[in-house]
Amino acid sequence: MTESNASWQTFVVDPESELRVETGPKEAVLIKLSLNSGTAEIFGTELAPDVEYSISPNNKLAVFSWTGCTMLVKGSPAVSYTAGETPMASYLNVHLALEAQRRDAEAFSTSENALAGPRVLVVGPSDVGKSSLCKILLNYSVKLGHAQMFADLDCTETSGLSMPGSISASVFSRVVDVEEGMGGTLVSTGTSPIVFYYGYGEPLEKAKLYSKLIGRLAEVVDAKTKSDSKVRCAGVIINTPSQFSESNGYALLTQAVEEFKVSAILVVGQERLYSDLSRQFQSNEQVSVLKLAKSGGVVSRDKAFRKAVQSAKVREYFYGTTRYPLSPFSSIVRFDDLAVRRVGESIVAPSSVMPIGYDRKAQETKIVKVESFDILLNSVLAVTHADRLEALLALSGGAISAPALTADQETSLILDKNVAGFVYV
Ligand SMILES: Nc1ncnc2c1ncn2[C@@H]1O[C@H](COP(=O)(O)OP(=O)(O)OP(=O)(O)O)[C@@H](O)[C@H]1O
Repeated sequence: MTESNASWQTFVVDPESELRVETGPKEAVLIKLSLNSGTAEIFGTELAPDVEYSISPNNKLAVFSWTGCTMLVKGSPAVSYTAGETPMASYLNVHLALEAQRRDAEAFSTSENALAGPRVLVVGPSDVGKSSLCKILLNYSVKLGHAQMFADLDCTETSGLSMPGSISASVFSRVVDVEEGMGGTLVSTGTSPIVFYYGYGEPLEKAKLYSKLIGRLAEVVDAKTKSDSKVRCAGVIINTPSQFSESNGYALLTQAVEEFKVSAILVVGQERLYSDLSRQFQSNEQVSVLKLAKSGGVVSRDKAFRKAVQSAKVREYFYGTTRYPLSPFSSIVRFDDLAVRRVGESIVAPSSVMPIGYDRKAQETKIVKVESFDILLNSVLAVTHADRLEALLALSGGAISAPALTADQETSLILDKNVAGFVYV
């Protein structure tokens, strides 16, 4: 990408207003933003004055100012305009309420009945600004000095912590970098997420497997909050996929509320969901349900756009970003030296031709052996922390008595472990 020779364009942003910028998929020149005067933030990350921020292609963002500012834009973004109507005041109110709970938790952190910080779950339909709200709440918390746990249950996520198709959690002690985003490299984020690999684009595609993995992630998050009082007091912010707001996704939503011990559900941009959830949780005093408006700036992203962003995200995992490039290397390994497994059915056939009593749902969490190398070409594989030898030793009490793990033992071992990273074949 080349630097633009164009001169800087000036935008005056009034107090409590924002400058919305969208970059297209094939920007030939780099779009840059710079704060000329006043104060401004991008999804809660404050901008430093006179620093040039590069905006990647396929990006949609808002530069919000509480007190007013002058912004400079270089290049020709697909869309750029200022808007005065934003829900930021209500988002700030939510942050202040959460902060009061964090302070209470800190005040009683050493007592016998130590309080936990707020555990907030953000739900809503597609493209209402759930991820952006999570980022704002996360950044505001970190700015006040908290070590903020963030869990991302959105496996479709294109701006999440790890590879699309995974669910993850991480403790943030730095604000999200404007250029790198949530999933920036370890250098920019200073945090390494714990990742469970689901491998499908939608939670309902293999709901049983997805449900198992969110249960495991909740256990890990719980263990971390128990072992670190700073993390416990800050609480947890949880982003969810849009499918949670559909009627067939309610079971997963309810499971997440229970397993993550959620204390507040923030419903963004859908009255009906708010009313359904208020009714469902009205007898549960531990959970409060709040509704928040969708920002007029949130942009709908079509399938093609999401696909392009997902591909860019996979590429970014291996090659890094412009500021922190990575140098991936390739190695040749014998297929026989690897244990490659996939989740789900080994044969894809209609239920009508399967034996009587065959339970397709039960197969959703079954790990099957990949016998042929050919189907792996051009695919991304997750490298699991599951250690078969260690598991065999543990099962047999120190001396290996069986030649290998059974399929069921291997399945529970793999689903129990997070992933170490990813490789591209
Ligand atoms: N105020 C705003 N102005 C301009 N763009 C915005 C604004 N708020 C969010 N966006 C952009 O709109 C897009 C959708 O927002 P976001 O990802 O937060 O929605 P979502 O509800 O999490 O979507 P999904 O359901 O697909 O996960 C993103 O590209 C985001 O950067």
